[in-house]
Amino acid sequence: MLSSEPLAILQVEDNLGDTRLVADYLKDESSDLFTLTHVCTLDEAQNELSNQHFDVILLDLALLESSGLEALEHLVSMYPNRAIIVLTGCDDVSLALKAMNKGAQDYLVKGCSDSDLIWRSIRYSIERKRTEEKLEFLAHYDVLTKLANRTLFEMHLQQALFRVERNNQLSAVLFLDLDRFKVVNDNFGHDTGDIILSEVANRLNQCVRKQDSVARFGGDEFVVLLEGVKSCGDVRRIAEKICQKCSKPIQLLDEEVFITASVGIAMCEGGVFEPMTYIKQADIAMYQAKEKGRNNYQFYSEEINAFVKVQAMLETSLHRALEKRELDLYFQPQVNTKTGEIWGMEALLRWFHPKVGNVSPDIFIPLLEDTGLIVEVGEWVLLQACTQFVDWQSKGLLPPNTSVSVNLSARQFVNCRILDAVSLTLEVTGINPECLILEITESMLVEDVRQAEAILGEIHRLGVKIGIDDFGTGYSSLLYLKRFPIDHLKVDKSFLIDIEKSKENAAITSAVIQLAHALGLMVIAEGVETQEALSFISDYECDVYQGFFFSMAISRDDFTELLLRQSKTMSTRMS
Ligand SMILES: Nc1nc2c(ncn2[C@@H]2O[C@@H]3COP(=O)(O)O[C@H]4[C@@H](O)[C@H](n5cnc6c(=O)[nH]c(N)nc65)O[C@@H]4COP(=O)(O)O[C@H]3[C@H]2O)c(=O)[nH]1
Repeated sequence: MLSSEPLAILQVEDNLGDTRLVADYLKDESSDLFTLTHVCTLDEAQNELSNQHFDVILLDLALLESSGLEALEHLVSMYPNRAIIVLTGCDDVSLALKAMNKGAQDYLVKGCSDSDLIWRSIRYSIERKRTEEKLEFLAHYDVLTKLANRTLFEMHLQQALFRVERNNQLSAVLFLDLDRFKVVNDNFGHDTGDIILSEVANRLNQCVRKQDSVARFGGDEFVVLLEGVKSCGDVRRIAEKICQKCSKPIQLLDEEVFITASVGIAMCEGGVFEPMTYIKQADIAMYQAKEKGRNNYQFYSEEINAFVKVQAMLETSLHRALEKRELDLYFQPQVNTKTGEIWGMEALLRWFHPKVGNVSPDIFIPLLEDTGLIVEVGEWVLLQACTQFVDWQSKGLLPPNTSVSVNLSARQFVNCRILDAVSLTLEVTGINPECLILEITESMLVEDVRQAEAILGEIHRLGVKIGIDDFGTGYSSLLYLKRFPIDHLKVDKSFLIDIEKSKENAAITSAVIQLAHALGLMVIAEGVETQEALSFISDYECDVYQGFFFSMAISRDDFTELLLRQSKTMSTRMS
């Protein structure tokens, strides 16, 4: 739709007779519908165009001072947003086609035109130009943030790579992904998500210079091109600024949202002209920044590349690991500190990769979580651990009141499916619910307090016990200990290792034991590696311990052996 403002028309014509003719045609419309400015030369036209806005240019192709199509090309390149109608005395179809190809919106022959025809042409040309502009915008820009999109960014980067080579200068590509954006988007709704993305776009623009490019690749992924940087130090400073700016709270109507960003950086040093190479490198480095705890930046390097390749390879094999029977459970004994007898066991997942060998849970558990496979695998762990426990119990190998602990992942804790899994496991295995301890971490309680309260309440009603793992490393909130139905606290192993040398570790461990006892909770010390550590926790009457001092996590067969040895010792003592 055309606006109600008078149309500003620029007529470029050096023949006075034709000028008057066109003015007469136009005058047939009410004079407050348009303003007409006339110039005779291309230079004068440029002068007017740089001083004032025009909706449409009526261009004579037979200007004395320049060749017609060149004049047209020149105006199109200088003023790409203006509609141009060629008005000429030459009725030549091939010339008309050439003019349209070079960017004119219409081609009119003076002798064959009249008022209606010219006005219709003007209106259509302006409308066509606007549609062209909209399409051009959609093709190259992100509608929400008005930033460049991937296509335009790649074009900018391509040009920049040529400049890097020609001018022997440095450029950098920064790939930025917002941390936990999905959680915020799901919790606050998509409108809030859009506000956050727009705000991040503003902040990114504030961190870079005008000649740099900022683009949104979709979702919560942004990419920045820094041109003509002097050193990695320059890029580091900008990356720091970006992380800092992004982590400032975003004000919504009645609350604040906190979001952070992980940034990967690829330095463009010349010799490579393929934009995707650097975008991929920056993307890989961004994943490394996530691995390193988010809210930070990482430069791409060959080592990072190798690491990410291994991760990707492991992730692919992990999808088949369960069905290929590469996953197994090991059990670590938990010992009564007073009596030295086995009090329980923790089930710990192991992955024996056919090529790589034993993969550490610290590597594959996060991969299981990222891929969502942890839900299925976690349910398998629960069933396996309880089945094994009942098997040992039915063979009379377990002392009375022994329990089995199973780790729950945050991903298993976000919906009620875990309740069905626990109920089904109790039913299928027949395990006494009181013998089962589900270990969760403090962070799982704070993500969604109400949900955690509901799920834990239900689990507790089934008779199953709840333990808090790694206590002391997270929020260590007394409020949560009171609010949730918790039975056990596990002191994190980082406090027990070297406890005899570290006053701080000793203070924290003794405080946690006393605190748990004051709240009527049982305490398990994890990571007891030495006699000194065992003596320390015994002095503070810690109920149970586990650690390499007694035994590492061992296979089912080895655990059976251990139980057999223990029951022999017990019967010798009794007799
Ligand atoms: N240095 C030292 N370490 C000791 C000592 N005693 C025990 N540990 C180790 O400490 C970890 C205890 O498990 P966690 O804190 O739940 O930490 C676990 C847990 O968060 C996760 N994980 C393992 N199995 C499962 C599972 O089935 N499900 C879920 N969701 N997570 C699991 O992987 C983590 C690491 O498991 P692991 O490598 O088996 O490592 C185990 C165990 O081998 C000691 O004296 N010294």
